[in-house]
Amino acid sequence: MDMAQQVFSLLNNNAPIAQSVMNCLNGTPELANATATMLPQMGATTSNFPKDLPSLITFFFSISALREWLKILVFGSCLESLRRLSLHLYYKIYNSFFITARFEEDDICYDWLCLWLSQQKTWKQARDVQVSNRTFGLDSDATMIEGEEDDPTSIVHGGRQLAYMPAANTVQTMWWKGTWIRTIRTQREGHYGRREDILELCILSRSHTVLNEILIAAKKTHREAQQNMISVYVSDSNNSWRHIASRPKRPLTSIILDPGLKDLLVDDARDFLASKKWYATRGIPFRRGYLLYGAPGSGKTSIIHSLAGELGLDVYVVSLSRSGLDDSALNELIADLPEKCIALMEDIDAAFSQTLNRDADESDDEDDAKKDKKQDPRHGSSTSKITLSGLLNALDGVAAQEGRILFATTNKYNSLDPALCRPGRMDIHIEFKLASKLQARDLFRCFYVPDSQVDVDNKDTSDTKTDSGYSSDSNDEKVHSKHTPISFNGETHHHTTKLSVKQIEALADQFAEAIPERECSMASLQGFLMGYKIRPRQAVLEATTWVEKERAAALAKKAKVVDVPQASVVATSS
Ligand SMILES: Nc1ncnc2c1ncn2[C@@H]1O[C@H](COP(=O)(O)OP(=O)(O)OP(=O)(O)O)[C@@H](O)[C@H]1O
Repeated sequence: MDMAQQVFSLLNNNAPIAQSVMNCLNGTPELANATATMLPQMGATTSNFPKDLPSLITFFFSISALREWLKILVFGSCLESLRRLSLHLYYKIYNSFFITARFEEDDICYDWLCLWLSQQKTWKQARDVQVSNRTFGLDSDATMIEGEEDDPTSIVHGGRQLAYMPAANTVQTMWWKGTWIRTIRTQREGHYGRREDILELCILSRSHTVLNEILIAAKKTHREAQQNMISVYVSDSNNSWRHIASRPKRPLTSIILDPGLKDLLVDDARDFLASKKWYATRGIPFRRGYLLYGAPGSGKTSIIHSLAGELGLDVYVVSLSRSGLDDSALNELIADLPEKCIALMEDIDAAFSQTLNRDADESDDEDDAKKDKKQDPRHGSSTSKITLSGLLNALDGVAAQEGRILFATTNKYNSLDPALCRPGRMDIHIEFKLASKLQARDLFRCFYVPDSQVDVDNKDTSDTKTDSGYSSDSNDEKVHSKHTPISFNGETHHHTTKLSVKQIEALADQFAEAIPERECSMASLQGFLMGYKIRPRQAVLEATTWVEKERAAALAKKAKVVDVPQASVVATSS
């Protein structure tokens, strides 16, 4: 009744409102009809039905059903408000006591955390698990399950390691350094319908200290697990960097270049990384670019990866011909590089030209350059949406990352625009030539000298008494009587004594004699030696024949290249 009185007094004090409500009621025939039907049900008649608004309201409030209905309405509203208030309070309290951190699968931090969690007891003892052979970007035994490494047969141990993690949408709780932590792994639909994981860490702590400690511990665990690896990142379709692989570091000694070249690269890159202040004082952008050009298979890519391992830098591969990559996306990617890293642009010439043929002879370089000039790379081409001006802008525009080392490789040096090659963008240009006799000799030595002795840069390691890693071929006179001969393809092969380092070096000299200066690529020499992996003597014997075959193949290829335009002329004229 209180409420009725309030409404009554409100209408009494506001005559215009009361009048308009009454007019409204009187002027609505549907309402009048409905009222006439309802009145008997409500215990009223048309004669005793109130005629003015205040008595109408009093009348309505006197109906008991309506009163109950209103009570329910008020009660329901109170309940809902209470629910919302308690939820709000819950989240307020939750957020002030818990810190929640989310990790998405396409981010490297997810790998760090998964590896760290996989080493925690609770994670290992989860009762509802998902078994997989994911290695969280690692190529090590870091994620191996207990007992896997003990397999004596190496049948289980070989191949990808097994790993398990708690099943999706299950909650794991754990204590870490006296802090209660809850982990939840959820899944969402990612690109191309692929399911992507999201890991959520709820830490019962008011400060970020524990989270920071966990992140540092996770990062450390991951980095320790890949101490002998380099991380390789590529750009994904979202134009963000994605960790795709961890590769074992390649020792610099395994790359054989012309004398002084390796030292030049390593020393220059080291000096650059240590000169941040020097650059800042002189107002010079803290960036360094290296352009490696020359024959295919001469070690350009190999030295970059090896250098990355030597300097402890990750490699970010910028694939300029990736579909969907345009100038603004490239700019975004370059700006998103970490402060110290190697950005690698392979075959930089190919980004602007479709007509460049990697098989073409080096002598065709000039012609290619002319063709490319006609194409005007500043306006882009059909292979890529990148324009030269877009690339130049990305390399040294305002958004370009400081501290990065850029390596670009090309087989078509002359086809590059001078603007791209100028100092500041490409500070050092290094030519990689076909193999010299010296390189051929060192490659042979590197192949057959035992691992512990491999140091092609330091010849003093040669120990006449030490065995080489591999035995020579079955024609060797010194046959090891202890071992049973092997029969294969109707022939009997004997185990032979291993060669001493001195013998290997003598063979290396003979091998270098057989290899012509600057005619074969290091990659092809490596391919040839691979065929004689445990037969150094045989490799030396076959080298001359192999060189002749290579020459003949190169000539045939050249003749084919020359023939192709003639054939196409005939085809079009007919
Ligand atoms: N100088 C070298 N020393 C040792 N190995 C080499 C050398 N050059 C090439 N190789 C071997 O040849 C293979 C190809 O080398 P790499 O990819 O580095 O050549 P590249 O110059 O980058 O070739 P491309 O121009 O075709 O990309 C590698 O397996 C590498 O081990």
